[in-house]
Amino acid sequence: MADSSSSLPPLCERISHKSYVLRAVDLMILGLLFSLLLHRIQHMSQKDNVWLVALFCESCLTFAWLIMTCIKWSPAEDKPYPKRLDERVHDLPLVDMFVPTADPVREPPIMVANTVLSLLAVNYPANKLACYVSDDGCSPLTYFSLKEASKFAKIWVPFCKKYNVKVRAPFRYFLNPLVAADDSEFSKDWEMMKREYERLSRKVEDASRDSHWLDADKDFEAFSNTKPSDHSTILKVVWENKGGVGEEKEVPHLVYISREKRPNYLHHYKSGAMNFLLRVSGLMTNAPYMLHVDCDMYANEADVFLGRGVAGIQGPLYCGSGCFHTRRVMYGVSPDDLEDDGSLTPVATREFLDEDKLATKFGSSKEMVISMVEALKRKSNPQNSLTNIIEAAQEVGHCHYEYQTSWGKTLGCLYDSVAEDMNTSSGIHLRGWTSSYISPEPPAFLGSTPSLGVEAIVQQRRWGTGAIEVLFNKQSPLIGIFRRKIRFRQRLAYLWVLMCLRSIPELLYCLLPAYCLLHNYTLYPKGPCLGITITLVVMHCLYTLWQYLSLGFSVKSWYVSQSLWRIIATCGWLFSVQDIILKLLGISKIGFVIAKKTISKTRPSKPSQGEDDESNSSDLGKFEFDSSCHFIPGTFIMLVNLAALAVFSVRLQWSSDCSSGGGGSGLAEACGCILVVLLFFPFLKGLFEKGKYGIPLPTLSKAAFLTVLFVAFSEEN
Ligand SMILES: O=c1ccn([C@@H]2O[C@H](COP(=O)(O)OP(=O)(O)O[C@H]3O[C@H](CO)[C@@H](O)[C@H](O)[C@H]3O)[C@@H](O)[C@H]2O)c(=O)[nH]1
Ligand SMILES: [Mn+2]
Repeated sequence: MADSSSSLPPLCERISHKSYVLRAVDLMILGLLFSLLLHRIQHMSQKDNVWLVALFCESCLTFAWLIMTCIKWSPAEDKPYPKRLDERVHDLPLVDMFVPTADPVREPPIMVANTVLSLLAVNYPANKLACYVSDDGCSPLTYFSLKEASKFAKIWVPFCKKYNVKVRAPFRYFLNPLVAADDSEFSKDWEMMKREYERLSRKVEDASRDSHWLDADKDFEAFSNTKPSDHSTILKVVWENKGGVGEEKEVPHLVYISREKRPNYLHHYKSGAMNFLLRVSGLMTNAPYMLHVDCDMYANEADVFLGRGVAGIQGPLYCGSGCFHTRRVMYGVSPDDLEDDGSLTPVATREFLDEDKLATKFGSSKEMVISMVEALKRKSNPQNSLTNIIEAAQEVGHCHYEYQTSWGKTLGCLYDSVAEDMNTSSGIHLRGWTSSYISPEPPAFLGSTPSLGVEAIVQQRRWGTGAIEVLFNKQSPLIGIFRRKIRFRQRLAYLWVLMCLRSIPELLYCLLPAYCLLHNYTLYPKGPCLGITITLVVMHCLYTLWQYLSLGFSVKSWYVSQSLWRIIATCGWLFSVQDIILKLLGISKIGFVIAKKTISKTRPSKPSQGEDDESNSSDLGKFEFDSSCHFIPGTFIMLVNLAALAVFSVRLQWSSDCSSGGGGSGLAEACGCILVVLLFFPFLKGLFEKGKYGIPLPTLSKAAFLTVLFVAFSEEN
């Protein structure tokens, strides 16, 4: 283990990126926003509801900008020094790796196999690793593909290590052509590996077309007569690393688990799966560190474990995937519970290791309690043989196992939010833990994002809903201002997730210019004060554009992303608000809608991080529609603005005095409408396109009906 000698240079250094220029720009925009608000308030008395609504929207935007300015005030980055690890680490710790999957159709088993293969092959001693796959889909096909993948791993892992392969997900690796002389040893091995990988993919594909023959195999008996929502726990040790020689010892443990599900039991979606993973791994290997990776991601960099992982072990704002945690943090330990040397304080020992409390907190399994005590005391002894512990592991997978325990409340991944990652993260930060964000080059993990269209919007809707749930449950970063250990600006950072509530002001703000044009009302300040609005828009555009360009993105991807965020706010987050209202009224429950994944056939383009992923694809700006409710608001906004512009141009022909100094609307409002049309441009294209890129007739007619109501209502006044 690492010794904590303070004379050694640090493993990780914080590099500050603060810039006075950027601070000044942020403050200037804030100042402009405040002066706009002031102008509105000063001129309010003579005006009407339109100005009140505009004041509301602009106050929301100002609040958002204020929070963002606070959060961005002193940006920093943690730079890891993996080489320094050699000086202090004499024995690398065990690491358990968790991969959850839930649906063999939406999450193709070959993709899960790739994720697992990339993890089995990381540069880390194989006997220190264990990979656990949780399958909420209870799919024999997923199990089959893991079995096949583990066979392939016996040649894949040695191949990767021999040639120091960088990207160890085979599907991704073989997207690059071979660059070596035809007769070299490497090219022969490469060809052989490629053939074997293709054979693996074919086998999995054949099995997904016809899985009847699986029924005849005794190993698949446990899957017969099961439904994903109704079956007992299935636990299979796919591969056990028993040391041995040669290839045998190169592949880490691989365990397949599918927890019990019964129709009347809540299973808590991914967080329930993560907690079962925690328990089973606790029983089997009990590693002090763990890595969470979604089934749609893969380890992109073989050295992800050394240094970077250890240095970032407390984890950044946990976003569900590509993140390291210590087991003790997941078991609810706070920094205050620890002495300087990392052992539990006497108070914490009484609190955590009290025999009576343990069973009520962690559940009735004796083996589980023993493993917990060992983990808390940092004395985890992995089982000599994984198969010895299967019965106990099955017990902790029962759906009533967590009944009246602390699982999901203060232990493990927290429940009561579909954004279990943010929820758990908030729980950890509230206890006072710090975390670090490490973004190495090349990125340690890469994953797939849904295509631009309903899948992306539904995902955003889930995140938005989950975020609001986090803010209003027991682990809310907003409660306990003086009691909790979380820092003030960290709280603000969580408050930022409230931003999905801005869907309402954004929707209103997209309709206001059109309403004013139709109504012949003024929306923006008149005379020189119009300068405030214009400067704001121009500055914001230039500022965000500069940010995009300096990160290496194109002007087009900047434009697409501006448009995308407006669409996400009005078409996705709007429904998050609806979800929450329906939940509060007890009308419907909130479920985890799994994103549909496709295995990429093209190499990721650079830069490939963060929110720009989607807009960076080759189909940049191509938007897919379907007849779900999600596209009604966007289509409605587009139609209303087009109608308003049409009315405006007719009015222009009637009177030459368009930008009248009087009370009416004019060029400024028309420009507002044009801006909205530009931001919702995919919808304009969707009006004329056919197939999946066209807006379906039912959506169009519903939106058109709303538009007629809106226009009639405006005209009447
Ligand atoms: O009942 C469930 C539902 C989902 N999953 C798994 O959860 C992961 C994430 O699901 P995905 O459909 O890919 O959602 P994303 O929106 O891409 O996931 C992001 O958002 C989630 C919270 O909404 C986090 O859990 C994820 O880690 C984070 O990457 C996948 O591996 C799923 O197999 C389960 O194991 N059980
Ligand atoms: Mn995902």
